[in-house]
Amino acid sequence: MRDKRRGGRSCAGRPREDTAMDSFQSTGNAPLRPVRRLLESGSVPPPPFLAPPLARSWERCLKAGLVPFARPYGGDPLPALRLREVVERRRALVRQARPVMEELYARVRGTGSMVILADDQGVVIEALGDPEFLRRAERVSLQAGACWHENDRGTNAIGTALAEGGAVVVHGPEHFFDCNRFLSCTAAPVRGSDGRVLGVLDISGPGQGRPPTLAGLVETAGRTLENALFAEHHASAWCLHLHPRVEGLGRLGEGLVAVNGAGQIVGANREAQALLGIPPEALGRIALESVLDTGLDALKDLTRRGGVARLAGRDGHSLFVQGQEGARRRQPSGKAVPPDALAALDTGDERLRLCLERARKVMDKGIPLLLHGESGVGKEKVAAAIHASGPRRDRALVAVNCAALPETLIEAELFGYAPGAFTGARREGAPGRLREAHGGTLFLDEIGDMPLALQARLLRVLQEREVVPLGGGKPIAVDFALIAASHRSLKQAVEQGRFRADLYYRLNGVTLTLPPLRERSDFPALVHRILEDLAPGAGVALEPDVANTLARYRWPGNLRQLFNVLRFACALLDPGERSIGWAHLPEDLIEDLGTGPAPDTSLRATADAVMARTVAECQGNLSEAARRLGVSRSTLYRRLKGGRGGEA
Ligand SMILES: Nc1ncnc2c1ncn2[C@@H]1O[C@H](COP(=O)(O)OP(=O)(O)OP(=O)(O)O)[C@@H](O)[C@H]1O
Repeated sequence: MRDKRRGGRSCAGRPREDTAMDSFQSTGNAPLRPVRRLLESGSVPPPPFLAPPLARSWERCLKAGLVPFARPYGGDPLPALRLREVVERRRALVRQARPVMEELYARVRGTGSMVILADDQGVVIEALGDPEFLRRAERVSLQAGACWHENDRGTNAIGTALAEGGAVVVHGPEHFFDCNRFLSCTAAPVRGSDGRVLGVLDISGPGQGRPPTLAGLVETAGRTLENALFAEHHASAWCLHLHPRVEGLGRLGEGLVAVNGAGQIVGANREAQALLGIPPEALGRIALESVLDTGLDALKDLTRRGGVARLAGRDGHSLFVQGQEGARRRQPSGKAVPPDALAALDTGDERLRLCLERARKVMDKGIPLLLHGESGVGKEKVAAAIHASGPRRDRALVAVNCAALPETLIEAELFGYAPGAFTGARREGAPGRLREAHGGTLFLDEIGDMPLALQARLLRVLQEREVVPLGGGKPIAVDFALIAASHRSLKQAVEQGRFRADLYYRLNGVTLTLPPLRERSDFPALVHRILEDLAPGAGVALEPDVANTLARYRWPGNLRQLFNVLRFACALLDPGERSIGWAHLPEDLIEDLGTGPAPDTSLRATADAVMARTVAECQGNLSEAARRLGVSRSTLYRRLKGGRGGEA
C-alpha cells in the first residue's frame, strides 16, 4: 500500500523553476501567500480564494494524503513497450488527435508551450511543442508515458479535468505540488459519442501571467476531435446534422446523430444530446421518430435531395436538419488535393496577401464577406478563389451581377418564382439564383446597384435563411456562404440613403479592400504569372523598358486592362517570338501612355524614336533592326507602315 502522506521526498533539492508564485492570484483575486500557507497547514481556502473545481481538487489531494511541498508520487514514465500498448488501445483517438494537436500548437507557437494528449487514466500519450519547454516539462515528468492522474500528481489540468469531467485551467501555484508551479495548464476532456471520456487535450506552458483565452481554444479543439471521432466511428451509419439555425449547420456547434438501418439512434454528440434531450445511456435503444418529427425513410429521402429540412423537435422547437449517407463520408483514399486557388492569386503584394489571408481565415466560419475595390481589380476572381479553396468547393458558386439585370427581372432571377407567377414566366416556375446557391456560395456582384425594394427582400432572406418565391408558395430553407462585391463605397451609399444600413451591416461581416493595380508592388511577378497562363512554358516576357514603363502606368482598368493588353501582345507575337516590345502593345494603350498623366515621358514618342534610331543604325536593314529591337521583321514592318515607329 502507498504511504498515506505520499511523496515524502522534498522538492527542495531541485532547481526552483520560477517565481510565478509571487504573482499568483486565484479566481477571487486573493493574494497567493496566505492561500498557499493554508494549504501547507492542511486546509483548503474557501471560494472565492480558489475556483471551486480547484478547491475540490485540493480537498481530494489532502484527503489522499498528498503533501504540497513533497515530490509527487507519479513514478517513472511507462517503458516504450507499455506506452505502445496504451497508444494501441486508443488508436482512433491518437490518429484523429494528431492533426488537431498540430493545429492547436500552430495557434500557440511562439509562446513556449506544449500540446498534450492523455488517455482516460491521465497517461500522457503524445506531446509536441517548444523543444526548450519540453525539456523543462520533462524535469517534472510531464512527458509521454507519465501518468498525471490527480491521485499521483495532485491538482493538475489533465488529472483535474478527468476528475471533474470538464475543462479546467490550473495556473502556477494552483497546482497542488510546489514543484509544478512553473506550469500553466489548460485541459479539456474528450468524449466519445456515448458520453464516455476517452482522453484529455491539454496545453501547458510557462506560468508567467495567466493565459486568458486558452480554455476556449482547448475546448474547441476537443469538440473538433470529438466530431472527427464521431464521423469515423459512425462512418457507415446514416448521419443527421442539426442546429436551431440553418447557418449553424456544418459548424462546430452542430448536433450530430448517427442512425442505424433499423432507425435507432446509435450515436449523438454532446450538442445533439442536448438539443434532442437524449441521455447517453439511451443511445442504441431510442428510435429517431421518438425525438424528431421524422423517420429513417424521410431522412434517406432528404439526403438524396441534398436539402435542408425544418423539423420539430420533441419539445416543439424547430431544428434545421441535413442528412448524410454514411458511405459518402468516407474519404476516398488517394483523393487529389485541390489546388489552392487563393494561394495562386498571391504574387507578392503585401496588401493583397493580407486580404487573401483574412479571406482564408473567415471563409468557413459563416461570416459574410464584402469585397471592395475599383472595377477590374479582380473581385470576382478572388470570390471564385475563396469558394474554390473553401469547404463548399464541391457545391455551386452562383454569381449574380446586380447591375447587369433590369430591376424588373432581378427579383425573379434572385428569388425564383412559382408556376405562372407573371406573364412571360416559365410554366414550371424557376428556383431562383439564391436556391441554386444552396450548399455553395452566392456571389452578389455590384451589390451597391441593387434597387432599395430588393434590398429589403434580400435582407429578409439573409435573416431568415429562407426564400419565398415570387407568386407565393412555402418558404424554402437556404444555406449558402455569401460574398458581396462593390466598386463603390457602400458606406457612402448608406449615408446618401441609396443603400439600407441594416443590409450593409448584414453583408459586412468582413470587408476586404483589394488594391488597385497601380498601388501593387508585385507588377513584374503578376505579369510573369499572367504570361505563363497565356502562353504556358513559352518564356514570353516584356522587354525591360516596356516593363519599366508599364509598371509606372496608372492602369485605370486594373487587372482586366492588364490582362487584355498582355493577351493582345501575345496574339501579335510571331511563332518563336518571346519578347513583348512596343510594337506588340495595343494602339489605345500607346496613345494613353503618350497622353496620360502617369508616364514621365511620351511612350509613343519614345517607341517611335527608338525604332527610327535602330533602323537608321542598321542602315535600313529591317531584319537587323528587328533583331536588335526584339521584335519580328513583320511586326516592325507593320508598325513602320502604319506610321508608328518613326520613318525608316
Ligand atoms: N489575378 C488575376 N490574374 C489574371 N487576370 C486577372 C486576375 N484578376 C483579374 N483578372 C482579369 O481581370 C478581369 C476582371 O476581373 P474581375 O471580374 O474579377 O474584376 P472585378 O473587380 O470583379 O471587376 P468589376 O468590378 O468590373 O466587376 C478578369 O476577367 C481577368 O481577365
